[in-house]
Amino acid sequence: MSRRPHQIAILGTGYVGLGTAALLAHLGHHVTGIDVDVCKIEQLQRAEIPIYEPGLEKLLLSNTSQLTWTTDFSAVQQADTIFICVGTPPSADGTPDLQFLQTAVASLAPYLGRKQQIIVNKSTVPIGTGDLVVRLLEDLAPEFDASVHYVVSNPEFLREGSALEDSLYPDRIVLGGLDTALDHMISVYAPLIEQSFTPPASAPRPERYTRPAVVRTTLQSAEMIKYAANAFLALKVSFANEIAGLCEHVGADIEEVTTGIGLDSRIGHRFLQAGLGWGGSCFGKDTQGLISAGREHAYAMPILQAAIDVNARQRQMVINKLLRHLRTMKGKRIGVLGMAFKPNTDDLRDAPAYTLIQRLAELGAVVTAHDPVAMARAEREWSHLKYSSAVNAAQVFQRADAVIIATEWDEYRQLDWEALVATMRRPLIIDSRNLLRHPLTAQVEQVGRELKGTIGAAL
Ligand SMILES: NC(=O)C1=CN([C@@H]2O[C@H](COP(=O)(O)OP(=O)(O)OC[C@H]3O[C@@H](n4cnc5c(N)ncnc54)[C@H](O)[C@@H]3O)[C@@H](O)[C@H]2O)C=CC1
Ligand SMILES: O=C(O)[C@H]1O[C@H](OP(=O)(O)OP(=O)(O)OC[C@H]2O[C@@H](n3ccc(=O)[nH]c3=O)[C@H](O)[C@@H]2O)[C@H](O)[C@@H](O)[C@@H]1O
Repeated sequence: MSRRPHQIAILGTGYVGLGTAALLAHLGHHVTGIDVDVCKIEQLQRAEIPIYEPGLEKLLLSNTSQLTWTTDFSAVQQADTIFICVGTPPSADGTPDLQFLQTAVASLAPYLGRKQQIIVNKSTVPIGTGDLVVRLLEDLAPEFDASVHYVVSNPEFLREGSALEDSLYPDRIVLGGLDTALDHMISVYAPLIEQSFTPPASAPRPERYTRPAVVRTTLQSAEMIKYAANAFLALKVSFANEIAGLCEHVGADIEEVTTGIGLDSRIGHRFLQAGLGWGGSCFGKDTQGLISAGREHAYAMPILQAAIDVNARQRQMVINKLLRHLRTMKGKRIGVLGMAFKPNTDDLRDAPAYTLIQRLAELGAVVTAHDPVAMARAEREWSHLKYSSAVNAAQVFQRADAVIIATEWDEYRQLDWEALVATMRRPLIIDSRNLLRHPLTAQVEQVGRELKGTIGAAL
């Protein structure tokens, strides 16, 4: 496989753009990150990383000679591979909003030259968007030539919180488009496919890892693979949550049940963690996106709709449990532990904690919330919500009528739970992530299970 370093331009420096930049720079390519957000680019130029993602800063800083940050789209001229990594948020009706993607294409179009350049779509986009990008380039790029300019779909599968490991050691690399363009992409990813790069200290190679599978397919199938993968994972979590709800009625333990079913290699253990349900910028958006694609073709997708409904019910379930114990929320002091949509990220998009805080405030509760990394961001992005930020996790418990565990941050496992419960007005814990391992001298509600063990034992 060819070993030449490529000249890469990345449009959009969010979670995916930065993850891709870090990966490709580490593989030895020259990467220019381009964004319309001037503040973000200035931060990156000062070597400040605008998001919280474990290991990302170290990896980017260890490859600074390979990386340039700019708001100037003319940098596209030098690139042989141009990645589009802009956001595709849902519109009000659930269809993905392509305005950022269309603007990005319009901004790069004047700088396409006469040499071979591959335009790679990494954003999650509706099936058919690859063809739309070709049409946009035909209209907007003066030098567009279908024999040298190719559009490729290369969906991203990284998870926030483990972006580096997911990028450096992926299960598969999906490439959709014409053969010439896919051969080019394989030369971009050659060190990753062969696993011939030096593992960075910030994300060491997992003990058991085999090389990624390379899936060569059409634009449409690659676009569909991305949606179908996210939808299936969301479905798996909702399935575990639906079974968990029934476990509570019949006295079964969801963790033992998921262990039992996960041992069947056809099912597997991952993404069966019952709890508060999924949040984040993608599962909700992409399940809705598929449903709206179906709607365009008068094709119903009842399984996906059910997964969404079960997920919404999980958030309400927490409120119901609180009301069962406290009867009313009016004037009740409620602590919320965890605000980010999952641990190890500061991302608050579609975070279940948001729905909880909003609902609790509507019902008249006085809410105090804590998160190890997302609190400052929440003060900016959730300024319209009625709650106060805690100075530390312990403050959430003080004189509280109940504490909800909304995000299973590891540091919450290390708390001195018995001592903290003793500071509450009423010892009620709604452990909606099944984080606690042993009972406390408190009423503890988990999802689909009852705590077994010795009161006061270590977690
Ligand atoms: N966040 C995640 O974990 C994953 C996201 N995805 C998909 O990747 C895409 C990007 O997601 P995120 O990185 O989370 O988005 P993000 O919202 O964190 O970042 C998007 C970036 O694009 C920039 N941008 C907007 N318009 C632009 C333009 N015209 N030119 C250049 N930059 C522009 C924004 O300023 C922002 O910095 C979405 O389609 C998402 O569904 C896919 C896999 C994982
Ligand atoms: O397209 C995307 O953006 C990404 O969406 C998810 O990644 P992410 O949303 O970052 O995080 P996940 O680890 O998948 O968690 C999503 C949500 O599901 C919840 N979850 C996950 C797993 C589980 O067993 N139970 C559960 O409730 C998490 O708490 C979180 O709220 C997918 O896992 C990635 O492969 C994909 O690239």
